Amino acid sequence: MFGALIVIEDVSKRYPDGTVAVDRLSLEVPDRSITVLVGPSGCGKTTTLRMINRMIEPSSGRILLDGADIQQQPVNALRRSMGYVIQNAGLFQHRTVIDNIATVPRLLGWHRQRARARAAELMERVGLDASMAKRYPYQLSGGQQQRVGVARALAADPPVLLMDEPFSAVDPVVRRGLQEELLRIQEELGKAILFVTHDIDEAIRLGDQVAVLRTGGRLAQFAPPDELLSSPADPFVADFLGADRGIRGLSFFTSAGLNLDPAPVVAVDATAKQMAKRVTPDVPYVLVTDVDGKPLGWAEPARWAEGGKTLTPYGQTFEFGRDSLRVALDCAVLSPTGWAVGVDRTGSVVGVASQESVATAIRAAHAERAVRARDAAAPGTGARGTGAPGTGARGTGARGAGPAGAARRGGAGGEAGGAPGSAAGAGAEAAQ
Ligand SMILES: Nc1ncnc2c1ncn2[C@@H]1O[C@H](COP(=O)(O)OP(=O)(O)OP(=O)(O)O)[C@@H](O)[C@H]1O
Repeated sequence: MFGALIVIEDVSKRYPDGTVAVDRLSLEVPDRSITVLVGPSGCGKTTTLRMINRMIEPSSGRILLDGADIQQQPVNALRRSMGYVIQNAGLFQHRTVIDNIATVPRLLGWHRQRARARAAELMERVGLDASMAKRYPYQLSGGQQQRVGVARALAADPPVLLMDEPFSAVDPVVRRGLQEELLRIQEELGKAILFVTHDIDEAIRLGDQVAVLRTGGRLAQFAPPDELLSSPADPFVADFLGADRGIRGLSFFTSAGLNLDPAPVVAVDATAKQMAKRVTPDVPYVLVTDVDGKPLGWAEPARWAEGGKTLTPYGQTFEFGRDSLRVALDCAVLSPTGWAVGVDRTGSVVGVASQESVATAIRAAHAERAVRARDAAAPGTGARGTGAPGTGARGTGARGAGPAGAARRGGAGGEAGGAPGSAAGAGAEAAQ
């Protein structure tokens, strides 16, 4: 974990009418990571965010930016060191996209040409086509406006990005795309991002660490998302996380721990006899691949031998070692045979995993995490420094394998779901 760029120290906010919006909040926002503030409506998320760029002043406590009290810093300079993205983007309606994005560089005195060049570069970075540069905000979709909002916030390359429900006003599919884009941008730019949302799924997908606030602006729990899911601090947090947190927590375990069985996998040019050798009384199916090892579908060797060369579609596959155990479990549950098909990066079959073997891998992953947590809690082992329980999982690429991996699958549903189906269909035809 990187050092804290923003430190919130015992901060409270009481509004003039007596409302306590934030109550003795202490939090650290590390550099190069996404910290999410999540909680029910009115729990003080926006107030907290706005105290960081001094749009709201705390009643007590202090906030440090890179070790210096923000109260001692000129407010304009402070705000320019922090990109700020809000719901509905808050774009200047009378300015074109390119001029919206160039706003802060222009305020900083950049020459118009340089500011526009920077804006064009950012349009590309956030996935906006260059042809949109001259459009006005009303000529963009909600999702495109949010992308402009993110590009505008990044224009002067601030070390900090404050994001207040930036994706709340768009539909779930567009929202998913924007989340993916943010993770990608963060991987490239490595900002300290403080992200406010009331959506726990968004918090878990995006956060390196998540602060759950309860009404009255009190911190209920501050932990990496996998730790939150596996060990909620109290019934309020557990309730806020929702009923299926166990399943969602599997997104943080890589499928690399699965014991894949290569035995029931045969090439399409195998003889019926060779096929028959691969089946067991428990598993009467084999997975037939093309000569390059790409899956075609499931076959029953007994029927195959009788000339009934039909293939059952194999459905979804998971990328072994990259996708999470949650994706592998989903593949096994949805598979007509109950076996999940594991493939490598090129889509060639590595092996298959039964529902039971996924369950075994889940048990092993939980046990391993318990050991890591115990080691981390034991003083003097040195494990604490590695942040073992939560960051360990992240460090092993669990984001790639986990929430992002799952998102990749969800987001590219047409691709992931469609291609295998059609390949299986084509295979079934070819094998007739
Ligand atoms: N200017 C104000 N004067 C008085 N009370 C305020 C003011 N602004 C916010 N509040 C109150 O402070 C509390 C926290 O508000 P805040 O907007 O920070 O919550 P939030 O968690 O961001 O909510 P939401 O998810 O609904 O946006 C709420 O009870 C709100 O009504």
